[in-house]
Amino acid sequence: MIHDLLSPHTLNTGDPNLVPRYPPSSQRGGFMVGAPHERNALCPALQRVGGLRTHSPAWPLLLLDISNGEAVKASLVTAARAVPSTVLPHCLVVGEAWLGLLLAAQRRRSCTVPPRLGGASGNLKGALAVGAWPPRQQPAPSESLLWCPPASFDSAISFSPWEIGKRREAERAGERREEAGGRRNTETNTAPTPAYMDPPLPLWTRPSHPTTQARRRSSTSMGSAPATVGEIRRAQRADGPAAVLGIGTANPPTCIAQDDYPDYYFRVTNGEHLTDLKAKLTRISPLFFPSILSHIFSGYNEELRTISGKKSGIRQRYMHLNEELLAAHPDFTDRKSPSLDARVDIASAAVPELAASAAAKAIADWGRPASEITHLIFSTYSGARAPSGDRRLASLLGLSPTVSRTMLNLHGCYGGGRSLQLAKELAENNRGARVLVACSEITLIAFYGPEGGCPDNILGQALFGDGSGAVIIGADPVTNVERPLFEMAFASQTTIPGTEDDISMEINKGGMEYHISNKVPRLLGGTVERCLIDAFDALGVRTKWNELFWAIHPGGRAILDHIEEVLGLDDGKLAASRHVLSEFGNMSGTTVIFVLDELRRRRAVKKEGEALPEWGVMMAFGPGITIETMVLHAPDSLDGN
Ligand SMILES: CC(C)(COP(=O)(O)OP(=O)(O)OC[C@H]1O[C@@H](n2cnc3c(N)ncnc32)[C@H](O)[C@@H]1OP(=O)(O)O)[C@@H](O)C(=O)NCCC(=O)NCCSC(=O)/C=C/c1ccc(O)cc1
Repeated sequence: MIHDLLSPHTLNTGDPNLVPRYPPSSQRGGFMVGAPHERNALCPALQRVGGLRTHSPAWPLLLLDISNGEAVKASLVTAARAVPSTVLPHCLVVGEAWLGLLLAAQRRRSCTVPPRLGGASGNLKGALAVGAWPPRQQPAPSESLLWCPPASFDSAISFSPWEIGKRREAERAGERREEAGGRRNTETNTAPTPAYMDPPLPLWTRPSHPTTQARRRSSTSMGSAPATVGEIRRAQRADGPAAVLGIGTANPPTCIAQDDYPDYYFRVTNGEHLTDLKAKLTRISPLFFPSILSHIFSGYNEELRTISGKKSGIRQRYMHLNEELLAAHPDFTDRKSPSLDARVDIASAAVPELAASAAAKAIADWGRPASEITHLIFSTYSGARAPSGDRRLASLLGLSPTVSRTMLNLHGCYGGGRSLQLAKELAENNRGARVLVACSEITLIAFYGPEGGCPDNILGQALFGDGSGAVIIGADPVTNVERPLFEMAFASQTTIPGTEDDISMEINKGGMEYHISNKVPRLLGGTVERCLIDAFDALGVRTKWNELFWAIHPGGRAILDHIEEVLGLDDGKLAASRHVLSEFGNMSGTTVIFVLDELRRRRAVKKEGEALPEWGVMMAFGPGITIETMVLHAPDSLDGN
């Protein structure tokens, strides 16, 4: 198509893919950029155009890109900053993504592309164009932008720029002849718009939302009839399912081996004299001890029970609160000391910073610039202040000021699952949306010294660690730029009745207190299969549990054991969850993101001839007791990469 449009009047831009051309008449001409193979190629070309425009003010501008629009958009946005706004005085826009560029170029404002415009049109992927040509009269800036809906794209690009201009003239002439009728633009009282274009709107009422685009598409196809709600709805939605497009994780630098933790904890909290509690923590902590020995020694004294303690499944954990920080805040060891302010002060800075490290990795894994993130969901149990960590994270990452932020607080261990479900909804209901999910948890807010009558604290000291996980979620991935790791096929939330008090968290003046009943593994074990049956029934997919891949939140070793047992899972099915538990402990809502990351790593190193499960399940649990279930589908792209 692009070659049909070439003319002998070409300019050497230094790139064979960037072919400008000038029509015979300098009164009606254009400049064309086609199919760049390198995303940065457009920028210097546009700058050249800027220079040309200065030397030949009569020449208009046409930019046409029929390569993958998403891939070059960032370059165009960058280029728009460099090109004088006079270069793009009169424009035809085909496709939706360029609107932000043009608005920016024309208004000489920051070139952030509005989020709704961030994606290529569903039926027009890889075909976007921007053009300009001189109208007979110089229109007011508000009249200079015409938006051509994707449906008209084919007709728009089947003509060279001056042919389009001729068409316009012919239509104007026809209109004059007919005197009445025609499609005169009453809004701007300038040239009428050809049938293959929508009439222009004032610049400040440009369609910036899929709903607006649906209205405009509809008015093109049905004359002046308004769009139906159904059409508007369809235009807002993505075509495909949401998918994980990038994952990143991060931990604080201090790492403590699980075997050393009881000594460390009782020393730094001056609790060495509490030998019973230390023995209990030592019983729970070991990475591995065959549970059969635990039964053999169960009738013996404290010491024997201690060495026979069952495995926690944890080898090491990372913590933000190190010895140095604790020395500066000795009151953190006392549950009754009013230390909430100091804890929140530290967490307000540390939690978003840790999230930013994870998010930077997720964004790099995703492969597009942070400025193209449209939504942010931030989950933590440490947030107790507004503006909250989501705002700080957005600023650390340099996200667009138009990014739509949501803060989830105190969802505990199901925060990751909840965030991912919300991200799925956002991505599937907002065409082109790219959602950054970040979960960041540091145990500092809930750290205390040992105290009699607080078994929950000893359990927490044995299990919990600090970490951040970030995921980019989006639908309709851009070919050759975005790679779907896991498609999100179905999501649900289940609350186990009568379990309000079995997992709870509460912010007090001394920090966060929590209670975790020892019934939790059994309660979960008794409910997960029902959630899974419901999920797969809803999808109409019949499967055996052992045919799936699994990303279960490793809340504790006993939870994984119970789930493995009730589902009859083979050894190794929960390997990703067990690995994350071993290397990081239970990082609350963040943990399930680490499991997804581990799962994709394991799938990527599959052995020759090994068949990997196509379908899988992610599950997370927390206060409520709440169970988040998500059915995942792994596209081929993940295998062997
Ligand atoms: C690894 C455990 C802890 C130990 O298992 P085990 O080695 O097979 O041994 P036992 O089950 O016999 O328990 C050993 C000891 O731990 C004690 N224990 C056994 N569960 C308990 C229990 N929930 N309470 C307080 N003692 C117990 C148990 O009573 C026993 O004490 P003792 O008889 O004195 O030796 C295992 O029970 C286990 O994985 N439990 C699941 C833990 C769990 O429910 N996790 C999910 C919820 S996590 C969550 O919601 C997060 C909230 C959170 C909150 C704050 C944060 O900072 C971060 C996160």
